[in-house]
Amino acid sequence: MKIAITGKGGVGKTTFAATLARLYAEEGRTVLAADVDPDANLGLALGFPEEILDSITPISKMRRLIEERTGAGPDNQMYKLNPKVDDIPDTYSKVYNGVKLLLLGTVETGGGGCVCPEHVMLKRIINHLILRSNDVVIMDMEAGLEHLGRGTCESMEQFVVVIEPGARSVQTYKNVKRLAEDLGVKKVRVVANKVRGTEDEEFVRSKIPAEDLLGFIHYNPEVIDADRQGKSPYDVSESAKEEIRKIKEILDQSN
Ligand SMILES: Nc1ncnc2c1ncn2[C@@H]1O[C@H](COP(=O)(O)OP(=O)(O)OP(=O)(O)O)[C@@H](O)[C@H]1O
Repeated sequence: MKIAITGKGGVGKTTFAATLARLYAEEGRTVLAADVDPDANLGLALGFPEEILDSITPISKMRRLIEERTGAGPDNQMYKLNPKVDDIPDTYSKVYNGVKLLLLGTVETGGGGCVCPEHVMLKRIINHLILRSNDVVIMDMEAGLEHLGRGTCESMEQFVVVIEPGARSVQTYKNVKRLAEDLGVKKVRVVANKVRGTEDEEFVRSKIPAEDLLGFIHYNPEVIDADRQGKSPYDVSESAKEEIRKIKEILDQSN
């Protein structure tokens, strides 16, 4: 299972990614959760203590490592496009609650044609993650579509777009689907979050093809409580966890 979780800002990507990762860990699977968001907070949502999180530097900011692996440096503009990265996920991740967290970060100056050493490193690490054949890899992407333009996660098996029940979120799903097809990623599916009732459910069903709809997570004050307490929704909200477990079952059936 290798999925990239994407969607508009604040829709619940991190909530979903973290809970899903914990559910796979509960089964004894090896789970690697990669945070590809400049405003990294997947660790908190996974339940990592702040002391551990404070000790982690995103790979995108590890200048010396990037220089060492790519050969790029202040005096050398030439660099390798295929740096060695196979040891990075295990060496630089931290484990808690059975989930390996890898903070990748992003390259802020990005843009469509970005081939800076940082971007080359990140893309190569992500491409490498697909080779971890028995592992579950869940990537929490930055909000928006820029990462699709950069092809950061084109090696993933599928994208899950988290949406809220609204026209703007549905538009994002359509855009992701189109860009994903260009990248060769065939499966783009939807989780509708913050759903308030049957009207919202009907709205989503009327806009998203049934085969693309993985399920619903209802609007849930316990999820907000978890965030306020700096805890994982997995540890705080049984009801959100159970809704996400159902979504996971559908993901597993169709994998
Ligand atoms: N089902 C839900 N019910 C109520 N609140 C929710 C639900 N899911 C997420 N939230 C809240 O919405 C806010 C944003 O959630 P989250 O951080 O998971 O979104 P995100 O898409 O990862 O955000 P960003 O784009 O900033 O990375 C958080 O305060 C979270 O607690």
